[in-house]
Amino acid sequence: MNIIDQNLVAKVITPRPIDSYKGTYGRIMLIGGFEHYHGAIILASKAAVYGGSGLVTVVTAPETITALNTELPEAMALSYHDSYQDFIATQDVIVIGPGLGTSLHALTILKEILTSISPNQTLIVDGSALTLLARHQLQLPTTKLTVLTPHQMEWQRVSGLKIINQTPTNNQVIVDQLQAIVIVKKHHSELYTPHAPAQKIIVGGPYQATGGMGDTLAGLVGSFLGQFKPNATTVAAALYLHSAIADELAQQQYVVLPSQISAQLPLFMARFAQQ
Ligand SMILES: NC(=O)C1=CN([C@@H]2O[C@H](COP(=O)(O)OP(=O)(O)OC[C@H]3O[C@@H](n4cnc5c(N)ncnc54)[C@H](OP(=O)(O)O)[C@@H]3O)[C@@H](O)[C@H]2O)[C@@H](O)CC1
Ligand SMILES: Nc1ncnc2c1ncn2[C@@H]1O[C@H](COP(=O)(O)OP(=O)(O)O)[C@@H](O)[C@H]1O
Ligand SMILES: [Mg+2]
Repeated sequence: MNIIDQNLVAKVITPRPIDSYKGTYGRIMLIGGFEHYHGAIILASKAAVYGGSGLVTVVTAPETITALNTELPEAMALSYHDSYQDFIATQDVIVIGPGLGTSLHALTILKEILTSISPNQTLIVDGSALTLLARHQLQLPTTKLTVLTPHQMEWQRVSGLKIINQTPTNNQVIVDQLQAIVIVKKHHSELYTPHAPAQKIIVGGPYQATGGMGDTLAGLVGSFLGQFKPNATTVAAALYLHSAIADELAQQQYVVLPSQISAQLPLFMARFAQQ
Protein backbone atom coordinates (compact mmCIF):
# COMPACT_ATOMS: atom_id res chain seq x y z
CA MET A 1 0.00 0.00 0.00
CA ASN A 2 1.31 3.49 -0.86
CA ILE A 3 2.54 5.52 2.11
CA ILE A 4 1.32 9.11 2.56
CA ASP A 5 4.36 11.19 3.47
CA GLN A 6 5.18 14.80 4.23
CA ASN A 7 6.24 15.59 0.66
CA LEU A 8 2.63 15.18 -0.39
CA VAL A 9 1.48 17.63 2.30
CA ALA A 10 4.00 20.23 1.12
CA LYS A 11 2.50 19.95 -2.38
CA VAL A 12 -1.03 20.62 -1.08
CA ILE A 13 -0.35 23.46 1.37
CA THR A 14 0.91 26.44 -0.59
CA PRO A 15 1.42 30.12 0.35
CA ARG A 16 -1.74 32.21 0.16
CA PRO A 17 -2.13 34.70 -2.71
CA ILE A 18 -1.90 38.32 -1.53
CA ASP A 19 -5.19 39.37 -3.12
CA SER A 20 -7.27 36.56 -1.61
CA TYR A 21 -10.04 37.01 0.97
CA LYS A 22 -12.12 34.79 3.26
CA GLY A 23 -14.31 33.65 0.38
CA THR A 24 -11.22 32.21 -1.32
CA TYR A 25 -10.74 29.67 1.47
CA GLY A 26 -14.03 27.91 1.47
CA ARG A 27 -17.49 28.22 2.94
CA ILE A 28 -18.01 25.18 5.11
CA MET A 29 -21.11 24.07 7.00
CA LEU A 30 -20.77 21.53 9.82
CA ILE A 31 -23.87 19.76 11.10
CA GLY A 32 -23.99 17.86 14.41
CA GLY A 33 -23.64 18.31 18.17
CA PHE A 34 -27.14 17.06 18.99
CA GLU A 35 -28.33 15.22 22.12
CA HIS A 36 -25.43 14.76 24.56
CA TYR A 37 -22.74 15.11 21.88
CA HIS A 38 -22.37 18.91 21.87
CA GLY A 39 -18.57 18.76 22.17
CA ALA A 40 -18.16 16.77 18.95
CA ILE A 41 -19.29 19.59 16.67
CA ILE A 42 -17.24 22.17 18.59
CA LEU A 43 -14.13 20.02 18.03
CA ALA A 44 -14.91 19.49 14.33
CA SER A 45 -15.53 23.22 13.86
CA LYS A 46 -12.35 24.12 15.71
CA ALA A 47 -10.38 21.99 13.24
CA ALA A 48 -12.13 23.77 10.36
CA VAL A 49 -11.38 27.27 11.69
CA TYR A 50 -7.78 26.52 12.72
CA GLY A 51 -7.25 24.53 9.51
CA GLY A 52 -7.87 27.72 7.53
CA SER A 53 -11.50 27.69 6.36
CA GLY A 54 -12.63 31.16 5.32
CA LEU A 55 -16.21 31.01 6.59
CA VAL A 56 -17.46 28.37 9.01
CA THR A 57 -21.18 27.88 9.72
CA VAL A 58 -22.37 25.38 12.31
CA VAL A 59 -25.87 23.90 12.46
CA THR A 60 -26.47 22.37 15.86
CA ALA A 61 -28.79 21.95 18.85
CA PRO A 62 -29.83 25.27 20.44
CA GLU A 63 -28.11 24.35 23.71
CA THR A 64 -24.71 23.97 21.95
CA ILE A 65 -24.62 27.53 20.68
CA THR A 66 -23.39 29.44 23.75
CA ALA A 67 -20.52 26.99 24.27
CA LEU A 68 -19.64 27.09 20.56
CA ASN A 69 -19.63 30.89 20.43
CA THR A 70 -17.48 31.03 23.56
CA GLU A 71 -14.92 28.48 22.34
CA LEU A 72 -14.98 29.57 18.71
CA PRO A 73 -16.27 33.08 18.06
CA GLU A 74 -14.95 32.84 14.47
CA ALA A 75 -17.73 30.38 13.59
CA MET A 76 -21.32 31.33 12.81
CA ALA A 77 -23.84 29.26 14.72
CA LEU A 78 -27.37 28.35 13.70
CA SER A 79 -29.87 26.28 15.63
CA TYR A 80 -31.49 23.41 13.80
CA HIS A 81 -34.74 25.32 14.42
CA ASP A 82 -33.44 28.25 12.32
CA SER A 83 -33.86 28.29 8.53
CA TYR A 84 -30.36 26.94 7.89
CA GLN A 85 -31.69 25.42 4.65
CA ASP A 86 -31.32 28.87 3.05
CA PHE A 87 -27.53 28.62 3.54
CA ILE A 88 -26.97 25.13 2.13
CA ALA A 89 -26.68 26.21 -1.51
CA THR A 90 -24.04 28.84 -0.65
CA GLN A 91 -21.61 26.31 0.86
CA ASP A 92 -18.56 24.75 -0.82
CA VAL A 93 -18.34 21.94 1.72
CA ILE A 94 -20.79 20.24 4.07
CA VAL A 95 -19.60 18.05 6.96
CA ILE A 96 -22.36 16.04 8.59
CA GLY A 97 -22.15 13.60 11.47
CA PRO A 98 -19.90 14.60 14.38
CA GLY A 99 -22.22 14.14 17.37
CA LEU A 100 -25.28 14.05 15.13
CA GLY A 101 -26.78 11.12 17.05
CA THR A 102 -29.28 8.72 15.55
CA SER A 103 -32.60 10.35 16.50
CA LEU A 104 -35.46 10.74 14.04
CA HIS A 105 -34.63 14.45 13.87
CA ALA A 106 -31.01 13.63 12.95
CA LEU A 107 -32.23 11.24 10.25
CA THR A 108 -34.57 13.89 8.82
CA ILE A 109 -31.75 16.43 8.59
CA LEU A 110 -29.35 13.89 7.05
CA LYS A 111 -31.92 12.99 4.38
CA GLU A 112 -32.50 16.68 3.71
CA ILE A 113 -28.76 17.25 3.16
CA LEU A 114 -28.37 14.17 0.95
CA THR A 115 -31.22 15.31 -1.29
CA SER A 116 -30.36 19.03 -1.42
CA ILE A 117 -26.58 18.92 -1.91
CA SER A 118 -25.57 19.73 -5.49
CA PRO A 119 -22.93 18.30 -7.87
CA ASN A 120 -20.66 21.30 -7.33
CA GLN A 121 -20.44 20.81 -3.57
CA THR A 122 -18.26 18.54 -1.43
CA LEU A 123 -19.69 16.27 1.27
CA ILE A 124 -17.97 14.67 4.28
CA VAL A 125 -19.97 12.03 6.14
CA ASP A 126 -18.72 11.10 9.62
CA GLY A 127 -19.83 9.60 12.93
CA SER A 128 -23.54 9.05 13.48
CA ALA A 129 -24.34 10.07 9.89
CA LEU A 130 -22.49 6.94 8.76
CA THR A 131 -24.47 4.81 11.20
CA LEU A 132 -27.74 6.32 9.90
CA LEU A 133 -26.60 5.89 6.29
CA ALA A 134 -26.05 2.17 6.90
CA ARG A 135 -29.12 1.59 9.08
CA HIS A 136 -31.54 3.21 6.60
CA GLN A 137 -29.65 2.20 3.43
CA LEU A 138 -29.52 5.80 2.22
CA GLN A 139 -28.01 6.55 -1.19
CA LEU A 140 -24.99 8.81 -1.48
CA PRO A 141 -25.74 11.87 -3.66
CA THR A 142 -23.89 13.10 -6.73
CA THR A 143 -21.36 15.67 -5.53
CA LYS A 144 -18.04 17.15 -6.59
CA LEU A 145 -16.46 14.82 -4.02
CA THR A 146 -17.87 12.66 -1.22
CA VAL A 147 -15.62 11.50 1.63
CA LEU A 148 -16.64 8.99 4.30
CA THR A 149 -14.57 8.91 7.51
CA PRO A 150 -15.61 5.74 9.40
CA HIS A 151 -13.85 4.05 12.30
CA GLN A 152 -13.74 0.28 11.93
CA MET A 153 -17.18 -0.36 13.44
CA GLU A 154 -18.78 2.40 11.35
CA TRP A 155 -17.08 0.87 8.30
CA GLN A 156 -18.50 -2.52 9.27
CA ARG A 157 -21.99 -0.95 9.32
CA VAL A 158 -21.54 0.83 5.97
CA SER A 159 -19.63 -1.87 4.07
CA GLY A 160 -21.06 -5.02 5.65
CA LEU A 161 -17.46 -6.20 6.20
CA LYS A 162 -16.72 -7.47 9.71
CA ILE A 163 -13.61 -5.80 11.16
CA ILE A 164 -11.59 -8.98 10.73
CA ASN A 165 -12.51 -9.04 7.02
CA GLN A 166 -11.60 -5.38 6.37
CA THR A 167 -8.63 -6.23 4.16
CA PRO A 168 -7.38 -3.78 1.51
CA THR A 169 -8.80 -5.98 -1.26
CA ASN A 170 -12.24 -6.28 0.35
CA ASN A 171 -12.34 -2.59 1.27
CA GLN A 172 -11.44 -1.53 -2.28
CA VAL A 173 -14.34 -3.55 -3.76
CA ILE A 174 -16.85 -1.66 -1.59
CA VAL A 175 -15.21 1.73 -2.22
CA ASP A 176 -15.44 1.16 -5.99
CA GLN A 177 -19.17 0.46 -5.57
CA LEU A 178 -19.74 3.47 -3.27
CA GLN A 179 -17.95 5.87 -5.65
CA ALA A 180 -16.71 7.81 -2.61
CA ILE A 181 -13.34 8.37 -0.96
CA VAL A 182 -13.15 6.45 2.32
CA ILE A 183 -10.77 6.86 5.26
CA VAL A 184 -10.86 3.71 7.37
CA LYS A 185 -9.68 5.07 10.75
CA LYS A 186 -7.51 2.89 12.95
CA HIS A 187 -3.86 2.69 13.94
CA HIS A 188 -2.24 3.73 10.63
CA SER A 189 -5.48 4.74 8.94
CA GLU A 190 -6.08 3.77 5.31
CA LEU A 191 -7.32 5.99 2.49
CA TYR A 192 -9.29 4.41 -0.34
CA THR A 193 -10.18 6.14 -3.62
CA PRO A 194 -12.48 4.53 -6.20
CA HIS A 195 -10.48 2.67 -8.87
CA ALA A 196 -7.13 4.01 -7.58
CA PRO A 197 -4.35 2.58 -5.40
CA ALA A 198 -4.99 2.56 -1.64
CA GLN A 199 -2.81 4.67 0.64
CA LYS A 200 -2.03 4.69 4.36
CA ILE A 201 -0.39 6.86 6.98
CA ILE A 202 2.42 5.54 9.14
CA VAL A 203 2.21 8.46 11.57
CA GLY A 204 -0.06 8.60 14.64
CA GLY A 205 -0.38 6.43 17.72
CA PRO A 206 -2.41 5.41 20.77
CA TYR A 207 -1.95 8.84 22.40
CA GLN A 208 -4.73 9.82 19.96
CA ALA A 209 -7.28 7.38 21.41
CA THR A 210 -9.53 10.07 22.92
CA GLY A 211 -13.17 10.88 22.12
CA GLY A 212 -13.34 13.72 19.60
CA MET A 213 -10.19 12.73 17.69
CA GLY A 214 -12.21 11.59 14.67
CA ASP A 215 -14.53 14.61 14.89
CA THR A 216 -11.42 16.77 14.59
CA LEU A 217 -10.24 14.83 11.52
CA ALA A 218 -13.64 15.28 9.82
CA GLY A 219 -13.48 19.06 10.34
CA LEU A 220 -9.92 19.19 9.03
CA VAL A 221 -10.71 17.14 5.92
CA GLY A 222 -13.62 19.49 5.20
CA SER A 223 -11.45 22.55 5.78
CA PHE A 224 -8.73 21.37 3.39
CA LEU A 225 -11.24 20.39 0.69
CA GLY A 226 -12.76 23.88 0.89
CA GLN A 227 -9.49 25.72 0.37
CA PHE A 228 -7.21 23.38 -1.61
CA LYS A 229 -7.98 21.21 -4.66
CA PRO A 230 -10.98 18.97 -3.93
CA ASN A 231 -9.28 15.62 -4.55
CA ALA A 232 -7.83 12.54 -2.81
CA THR A 233 -4.39 14.13 -2.42
CA THR A 234 -5.89 16.93 -0.34
CA VAL A 235 -7.73 14.37 1.82
CA ALA A 236 -4.42 12.53 2.27
CA ALA A 237 -2.70 15.74 3.38
CA ALA A 238 -5.34 16.37 6.07
CA LEU A 239 -5.13 12.75 7.25
CA TYR A 240 -1.33 12.93 7.49
CA LEU A 241 -1.18 16.30 9.23
CA HIS A 242 -3.76 15.30 11.90
CA SER A 243 -1.54 12.44 13.07
CA ALA A 244 1.86 14.04 12.37
CA ILE A 245 0.97 16.87 14.77
CA ALA A 246 -0.06 14.24 17.35
CA ASP A 247 3.32 12.50 16.95
CA GLU A 248 5.21 15.70 17.59
CA LEU A 249 3.11 16.60 20.67
CA ALA A 250 3.49 13.00 21.94
CA GLN A 251 7.24 13.50 22.26
CA GLN A 252 6.38 15.53 25.40
CA GLN A 253 2.86 14.30 26.25
CA TYR A 254 1.40 10.94 27.30
CA VAL A 255 -1.91 11.79 25.62
CA VAL A 256 -2.71 14.29 22.87
CA LEU A 257 -6.10 16.00 22.96
CA PRO A 258 -8.07 16.69 19.77
CA SER A 259 -8.25 20.43 20.55
CA GLN A 260 -4.47 20.52 20.98
CA ILE A 261 -4.06 19.20 17.44
CA SER A 262 -6.33 21.96 16.10
CA ALA A 263 -4.41 24.61 18.05
CA GLN A 264 -1.16 23.51 16.33
CA LEU A 265 -2.58 23.57 12.79
CA PRO A 266 -1.63 27.17 11.86
CA LEU A 267 1.98 26.56 12.97
CA PHE A 268 2.38 23.29 11.10
CA MET A 269 0.65 24.62 7.99
CA ALA A 270 3.09 27.55 7.89
CA ARG A 271 5.98 25.06 8.02
CA PHE A 272 4.64 23.08 5.09
CA ALA A 273 3.78 26.20 3.06
CA GLN A 274 7.44 27.27 3.23
CA GLN A 275 8.79 23.94 1.89
N1 LIG B 1 -17.38 14.97 22.91
C1 LIG B 1 -18.36 14.46 22.16
O1 LIG B 1 -19.43 15.05 22.01
C2 LIG B 1 -18.13 13.18 21.46
C3 LIG B 1 -19.09 12.70 20.58
N2 LIG B 1 -18.90 11.62 19.80
C4 LIG B 1 -19.94 11.29 18.82
O2 LIG B 1 -20.63 10.19 19.31
C5 LIG B 1 -21.34 9.57 18.24
C6 LIG B 1 -21.17 8.07 18.35
O3 LIG B 1 -19.85 7.71 17.94
P1 LIG B 1 -19.03 6.56 18.65
O4 LIG B 1 -17.89 6.26 17.78
O5 LIG B 1 -18.70 6.97 20.04
O6 LIG B 1 -20.06 5.34 18.78
P2 LIG B 1 -20.45 4.15 17.79
O7 LIG B 1 -20.72 4.60 16.41
O8 LIG B 1 -21.54 3.35 18.42
O9 LIG B 1 -19.12 3.25 17.75
C7 LIG B 1 -18.63 2.68 18.92
C8 LIG B 1 -18.84 1.18 18.88
O10 LIG B 1 -17.96 0.67 17.88
C9 LIG B 1 -17.03 -0.24 18.44
N3 LIG B 1 -15.72 -0.17 17.79
C10 LIG B 1 -15.06 -1.17 17.21
N4 LIG B 1 -13.93 -0.76 16.67
C11 LIG B 1 -13.85 0.54 16.89
C12 LIG B 1 -12.90 1.52 16.55
N5 LIG B 1 -11.79 1.25 15.86
N6 LIG B 1 -13.13 2.79 16.94
C13 LIG B 1 -14.25 3.11 17.62
N7 LIG B 1 -15.20 2.21 17.97
C14 LIG B 1 -14.99 0.93 17.60
C15 LIG B 1 -17.01 0.12 19.89
O11 LIG B 1 -16.56 -1.02 20.58
P3 LIG B 1 -16.27 -1.03 22.18
O12 LIG B 1 -15.73 0.34 22.50
O13 LIG B 1 -17.60 -1.27 22.79
O14 LIG B 1 -15.29 -2.11 22.35
C16 LIG B 1 -18.45 0.50 20.16
O15 LIG B 1 -19.26 -0.67 20.33
C17 LIG B 1 -20.75 10.12 16.94
O16 LIG B 1 -21.66 11.04 16.37
C18 LIG B 1 -19.51 10.84 17.43
O17 LIG B 1 -19.20 11.92 16.58
C19 LIG B 1 -17.66 10.87 19.88
O18 LIG B 1 -16.87 11.44 18.87
C20 LIG B 1 -16.97 11.01 21.25
C21 LIG B 1 -16.85 12.44 21.67
N1 LIG C 1 -3.98 3.52 18.47
C1 LIG C 1 -4.18 4.51 17.59
N2 LIG C 1 -3.22 4.85 16.70
C2 LIG C 1 -3.40 5.85 15.82
N3 LIG C 1 -4.53 6.58 15.74
C3 LIG C 1 -5.52 6.29 16.59
C4 LIG C 1 -5.41 5.26 17.56
N4 LIG C 1 -6.57 5.22 18.27
C5 LIG C 1 -7.37 6.18 17.75
N5 LIG C 1 -6.75 6.81 16.74
C6 LIG C 1 -7.30 7.88 15.89
O1 LIG C 1 -8.35 8.57 16.56
C7 LIG C 1 -9.46 8.79 15.70
C8 LIG C 1 -10.68 8.03 16.23
O2 LIG C 1 -11.80 8.32 15.44
P1 LIG C 1 -13.27 8.16 16.03
O3 LIG C 1 -13.41 6.85 16.71
O4 LIG C 1 -14.21 8.51 14.96
O5 LIG C 1 -13.26 9.32 17.14
P2 LIG C 1 -14.45 10.24 17.70
O6 LIG C 1 -15.73 9.82 17.02
O7 LIG C 1 -14.46 9.98 19.17
O8 LIG C 1 -14.10 11.64 17.38
C9 LIG C 1 -9.01 8.32 14.33
O9 LIG C 1 -8.43 9.37 13.60
C10 LIG C 1 -7.97 7.25 14.66
O10 LIG C 1 -7.09 7.01 13.64
MG1 LIG D 1 -16.12 9.35 15.15
